[in-house]
Amino acid sequence: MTRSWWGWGTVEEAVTGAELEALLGRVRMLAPRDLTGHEPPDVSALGLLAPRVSAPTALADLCSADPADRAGHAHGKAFRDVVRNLHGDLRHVPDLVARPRRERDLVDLLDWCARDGIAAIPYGGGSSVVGGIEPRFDDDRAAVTIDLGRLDRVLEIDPVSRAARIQAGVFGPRLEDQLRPSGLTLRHFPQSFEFSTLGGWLATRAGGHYATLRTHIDDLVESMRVVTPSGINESRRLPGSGAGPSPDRLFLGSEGALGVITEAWMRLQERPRWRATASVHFADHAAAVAATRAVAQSGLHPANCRLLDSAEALVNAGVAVGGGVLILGFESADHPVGTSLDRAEELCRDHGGEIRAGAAGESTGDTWRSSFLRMPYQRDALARHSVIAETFETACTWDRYEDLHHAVTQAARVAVRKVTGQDGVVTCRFTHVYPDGPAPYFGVYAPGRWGSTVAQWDEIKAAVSEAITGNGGTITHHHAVGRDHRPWYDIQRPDPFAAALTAAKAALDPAGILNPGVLVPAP
Ligand SMILES: Cc1cc2nc3c(=O)[nH]c(=O)nc-3n(C[C@H](O)[C@H](O)[C@H](O)COP(=O)(O)OP(=O)(O)OC[C@H]3O[C@@H](n4cnc5c(N)ncnc54)[C@H](O)[C@@H]3O)c2cc1C
Repeated sequence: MTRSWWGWGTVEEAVTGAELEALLGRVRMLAPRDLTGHEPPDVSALGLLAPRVSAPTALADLCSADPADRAGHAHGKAFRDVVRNLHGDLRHVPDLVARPRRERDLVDLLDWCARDGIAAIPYGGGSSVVGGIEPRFDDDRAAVTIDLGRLDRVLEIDPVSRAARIQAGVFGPRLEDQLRPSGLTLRHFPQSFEFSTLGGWLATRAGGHYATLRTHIDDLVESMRVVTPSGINESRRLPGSGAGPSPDRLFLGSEGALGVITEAWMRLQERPRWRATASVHFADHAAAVAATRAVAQSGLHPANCRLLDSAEALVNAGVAVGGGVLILGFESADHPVGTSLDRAEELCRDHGGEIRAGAAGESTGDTWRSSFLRMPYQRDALARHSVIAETFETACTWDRYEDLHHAVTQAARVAVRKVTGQDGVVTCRFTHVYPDGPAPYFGVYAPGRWGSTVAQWDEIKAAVSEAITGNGGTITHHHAVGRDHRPWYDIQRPDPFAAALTAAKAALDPAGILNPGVLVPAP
């Protein structure tokens, strides 16, 4: 398999043939426009500027100046990244890509960067969708991207406490492969699982597949080891601790701006043996939301509790339903879960839900699940045909959900019409639900204009970001802040906390080399 330099995943998995025809057929029905396909440029013909720095001799064999390597590490994997790659628009490319083999190499690389004023960008899988790994700064300093892919081993397993010491550069599948012989699993499955790393999950506070309880990677961390320019910070392995503010909390979500995570002790569990799933169809969206809230507040804690609105159900699961579909799933390694599902179904029936258990019910969930894994590939195919296809996400309390949903949907629709002159499709699903509120995740599909889709998307994104933060939502529930969410993060974040974070940055990274411009202004 060959990793795509410009888009998601592997070249071999790209959307072609009948799948592409079917996809474009659906878009044509939505709004006819020019759907000419555009080929990605040849990476060797991009004409990148030569690196502005060269590594000291002692570090030279860790560093690559290969143009394809540099281009492949320039952008994350958001729609705007993919489109810019398709246009060969690579203005901010790392000068070098460094691959430390051990922690000592990393310390030496950071020392060199601090000495020479070079930006150091920690890099896991590069699946950031918020400009988190792009060397885009206010000044024109040189940048070295530090790819942690060689630190990819499970170093130790403690079967008694059920935890493992794991290196940060390991990708999801290789991590699970190494745990499998022990019968244990981390069970953290973001949609990007295949092409993202443990370090990236920790640094962005990623959201996994659990819809309730352990939604974020935070809940699975026992302790972390972080290399900072001011020294190594390692927290103690503890099941819980009330000893002051948590050191791990400082580095969870630090997005490579405070230090480089090299290892973490992660909490594991046995693989589930009992599962029960169902799909519930609703004629009315408000009733579907009320049922989802009832389940979220019931204490049943389903592993899956994903409400698809009618547009999402139609676009991504092929189901025509008036109010939405709730996909429910329970799992346990210890006990049967049928009674939990029975009770959740009862709550849904109380709100007018119609249970589609068994073959029919499972097929809605199954269709949606396989579509879920194809979505990023299909997004790239649409991008090549000038279709705007992107997502954004948030969380809010239940009392504000209706207003937020209305405001955000309206803002997206108005912005789409303004920038494309046509109507698009706006979909919504809940990725996670809490007793006090949901995490709504929106999709926008609209016919764009080749050469303008990034500018068109940026205008839509600005409009929806205003609507989100203006209606009680967070600028991100699990996609992190990066460079693209900074304007709204700065508004959302309390001023004293911003001052404390800036002070922490100055203490840990006095030369201001780590991922400048992410989370706090570059010094
Ligand atoms: C198709 C698709 C689906 C996605 N699905 C999900 C999802 O379901 N849930 C979710 O939460 N996110 C999702 N994302 C976003 C992205 O996958 C996450 O943010 C992920 O956690 C990033 O991991 P990574 O290894 O790719 O990190 P990168 O993209 O390489 O880096 C992300 C940030 O973390 C920093 N960083 C990386 N490694 C380290 C380290 N070892 N130490 C310090 N800082 C580091 C980087 O500097 C950067 O700021 C998705 C993205 C795409 C493109």
